[in-house]
Amino acid sequence: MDKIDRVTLIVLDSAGVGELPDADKFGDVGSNTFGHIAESCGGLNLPNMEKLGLGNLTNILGVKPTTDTTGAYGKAMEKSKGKDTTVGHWELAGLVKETPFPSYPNGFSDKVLQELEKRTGRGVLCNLPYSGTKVLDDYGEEQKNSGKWIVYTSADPVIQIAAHEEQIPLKELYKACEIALEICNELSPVARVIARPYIGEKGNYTRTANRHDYAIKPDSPTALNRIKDSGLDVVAIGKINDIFCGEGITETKGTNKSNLDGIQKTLSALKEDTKGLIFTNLVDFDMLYGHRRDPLGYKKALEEFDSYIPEILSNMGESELLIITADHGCDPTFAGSDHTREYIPVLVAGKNVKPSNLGVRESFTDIASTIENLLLGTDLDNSFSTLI
Ligand SMILES: O=P(O)(O)O[C@H]1O[C@H](CO)[C@@H](O)[C@H]1O
Ligand SMILES: [Mn+2]
Ligand SMILES: [Mn+2]
Repeated sequence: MDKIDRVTLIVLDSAGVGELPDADKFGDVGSNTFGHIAESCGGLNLPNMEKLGLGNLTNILGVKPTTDTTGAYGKAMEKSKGKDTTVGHWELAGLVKETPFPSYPNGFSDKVLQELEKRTGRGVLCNLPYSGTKVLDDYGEEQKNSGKWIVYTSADPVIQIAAHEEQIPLKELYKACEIALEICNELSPVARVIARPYIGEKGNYTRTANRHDYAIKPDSPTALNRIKDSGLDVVAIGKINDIFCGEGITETKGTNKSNLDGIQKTLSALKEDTKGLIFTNLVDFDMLYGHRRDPLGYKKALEEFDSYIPEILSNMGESELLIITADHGCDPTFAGSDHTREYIPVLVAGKNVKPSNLGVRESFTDIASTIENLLLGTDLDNSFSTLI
């Protein structure tokens, strides 16, 4: 495979393309994020992803299948035993998580809560799996009046701490999250602690953009470390730096205020003179629409992203390529508010990319192998050999 100067990898967080063969083990039989959004909203208008072959991956109303693509297309299975953001991104970077992180369907143990109370000086409310907006409806008022923490989790291996910004200073919330990570590392492993500040009044509590994620380091070095160690750039946009705990990243552009902000940061990063990887996560798909079970919002966000693809491509030189993918599903028409175990799309575009069918890949790690081969000239198995 010829070497490439720079790859831009964009993760549409939660944009799955249909249930995986083992979806039954996750309670996700019948899920299909792209397919069901299209069905429930009367079709999707995604002309640019259609040209790249999106319509070949699953049945998406409004997105036609075509053999006449301008890029290479395929879909990939998740090998890791999980369906959360952390393991999804680690696998995209070449690391399969064989032992799943535990989840906490009954909340955290008394010991964890006692430690948290002792070390932060504040009590705890809730301690259950919850949707992050519903938890504010049910516990926001009590939190604001009592000054206790709202602690909650989900199907993901996360501990989330919510506090009213005017009740508890952000600095104190962030410190409590650092303490929670230490406690969990000792007593109840999680992939992430998430600070969830909110504002507003009873019946009207809303989360702010001051969310902050505290992740654990990947279990072992990933493709990002190898790219960085070879002297190339690894530019992180959005949650990427947090997800990898800074490991293998040479520069972070910070978290995104919105998907559009993430797209604009990506466009600016493309204009800079770097070589290596630009790695972007667009989280609104998941956070604002997937978990909130809002197919129409999800549709609009997908259409917005699609409309920027030509501009993204026009900022790429001869020796660059774009990979559009996801980290798991979060079907907004599905029961509950959790992620769904799905295939992820793999759409590759660039001046040198040969239109081809990449088929069904057995692991997200094929993306990492391909990127390493393209950037470092290594010869890893399972890369997309027909790409350029
Ligand atoms: O419902 P909210 O708080 O948005 O939670 C979602 O965000 C967290 C991180 O992905 C997970 O817990 C997920 O369920
Ligand atoms: Mn995710
Ligand atoms: Mn999520």
